[in-house]
Amino acid sequence: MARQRSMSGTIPSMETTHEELKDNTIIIVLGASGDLAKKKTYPALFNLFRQGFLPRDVKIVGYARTKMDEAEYHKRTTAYIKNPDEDADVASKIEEFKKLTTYVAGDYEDGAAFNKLTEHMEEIESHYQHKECNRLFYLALPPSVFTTVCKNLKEHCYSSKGGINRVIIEKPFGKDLESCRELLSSVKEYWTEDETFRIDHYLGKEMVKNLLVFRFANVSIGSLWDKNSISNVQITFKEPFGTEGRGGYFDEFGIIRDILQNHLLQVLSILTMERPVSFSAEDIRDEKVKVLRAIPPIEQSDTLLGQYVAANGKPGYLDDESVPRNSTCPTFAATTLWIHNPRWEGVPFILKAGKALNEAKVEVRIQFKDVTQGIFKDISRNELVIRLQPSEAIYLKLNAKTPGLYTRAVPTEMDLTYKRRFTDAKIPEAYEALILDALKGDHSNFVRHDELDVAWKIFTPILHWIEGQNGARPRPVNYPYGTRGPKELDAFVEKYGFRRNPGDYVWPITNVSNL
Ligand SMILES: NC(=O)C1=CN([C@@H]2O[C@H](COP(=O)(O)OP(=O)(O)OC[C@H]3O[C@@H](n4cnc5c(N)ncnc54)[C@H](OP(=O)(O)O)[C@@H]3O)[C@@H](O)[C@H]2O)C=CC1
Ligand SMILES: O=C1O[C@H](COP(=O)(O)O)[C@@H](O)[C@H](O)[C@H]1O
Repeated sequence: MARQRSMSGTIPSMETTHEELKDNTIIIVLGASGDLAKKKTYPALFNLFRQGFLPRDVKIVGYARTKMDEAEYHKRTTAYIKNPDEDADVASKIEEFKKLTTYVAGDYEDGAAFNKLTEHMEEIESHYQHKECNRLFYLALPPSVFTTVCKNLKEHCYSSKGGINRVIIEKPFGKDLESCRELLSSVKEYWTEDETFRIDHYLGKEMVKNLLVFRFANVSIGSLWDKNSISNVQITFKEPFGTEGRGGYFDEFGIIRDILQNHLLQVLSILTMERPVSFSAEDIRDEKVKVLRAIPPIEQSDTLLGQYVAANGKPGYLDDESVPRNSTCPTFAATTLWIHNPRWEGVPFILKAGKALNEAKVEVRIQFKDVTQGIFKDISRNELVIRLQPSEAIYLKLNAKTPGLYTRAVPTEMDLTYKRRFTDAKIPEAYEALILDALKGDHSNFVRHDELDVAWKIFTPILHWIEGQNGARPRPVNYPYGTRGPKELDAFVEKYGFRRNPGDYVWPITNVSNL
């Protein structure tokens, strides 16, 4: 890498035991014509390049079925780079970036096409200084071709001249426990666990990465982190748009597979795991697996399913032409998980996610228990909110004495809003952080095979019930596009002890005269 950063408050064991891909490296993006590549992979590669984090003489090769010339390829791969016109530096870096990237068109099934890709890579590598050339394959592809592509890459494109080969794959990793196991074992026939980097992009988000430091570098937080202090936890994902244009894909998966079983469960595992022995990838992932194994499969009675309907001039889920007319696919789900271990016994963890809701928000809301009755009546509960996006923040809602000649409490907060506290920090996109980790060989923020196994064990029974494998499919309740979700949601969270605090909390400024 061209640039190294020093850290204060260093976390010594965070460095990886794997080799970092420095020089003589090609990054190959398979599915280069697709949405993920265009919107996430290439912009992330560009930002890494711009900041000097890519290997010095890196080249990027796109591969997909679509036939396109270089101009079209470059247009697509740079279309989502932010602020190209406002910033001369960005514009000139885009031109440099284009020079690094080339494209090969080819099928995913056809060995001969992969040989063509290899010839292209060998031509690039012939200009490298060393014989040992590294290849990082990024599969921005639908799961239907994962296995074939992994096989073809191993058989036709694997660098066998002493360089390092790695493959990055994207969710979905199967549709249930059985299909996940099949997928993992077929990929394993060709790629070792060490070579495989399974992305859950939530693990690359700044606030998710911060959870380890926030929890384990603060004695004050650590001592509150259990069933003695915490009443309930909600992990919430809200998107203000529907499946627009993705209905066909979404209907096969539903919101639980799309968000809860991977992204929100990853957040839950880091939030609840015990302190790892070190920050090494295996120590962290061992602790995540351990806590997930203490969670039994979700009960039907701990589930609320919803589907959005047309409202406010916006179409309903079933109005999408790619969605079957009578689909019962949930676009909203709230599920409550229980962790049977001494730290968490009895604390409900509510994972909730929905499309076409009233706002964009991903947050963890930890609600603490009531203070002992006696001197206070109807006092707000403390809440610790970790907002993953938008506008990263951690705030702790506390009671304070109302300033002045009163002795009464007022709800207020201690507020760590990132953009106010770290005014010059650029928060990296999740994909930037993860691609860099894969180049470094650091598996900490990638999903290990046994994490997937336990994750699917928790969700598979409820998914099979939703899909009618044991009887009639449950019908999700309707909610209007642009609202907070099903009207049953408030009663659902209250059932698990969540108490909405009285409405006298005012943010960001409280006028005492109004109290
Ligand atoms: N650093 C910062 O940026 C800070 C910002 N704030 C802001 O202060 C405001 C209040 O904060 P906070 O209490 O955390 O957040 P909210 O008031 O938005 O939400 C609190 C809880 O109540 C639920 N809720 C929201 N609206 C309703 C409703 N109409 N009926 C029933 N339940 C509801 C929410 O659920 P659900 O999400 O599912 O709708 C959530 O669980 C927010 O706008 C917040 O962004 C506060 C402190 C710091
Ligand atoms: O994996 C997915 O995540 C996105 C949301 O990602 P975010 O980083 O914007 O929060 C979601 O829209 C998509 O449906 C899902 O497949």
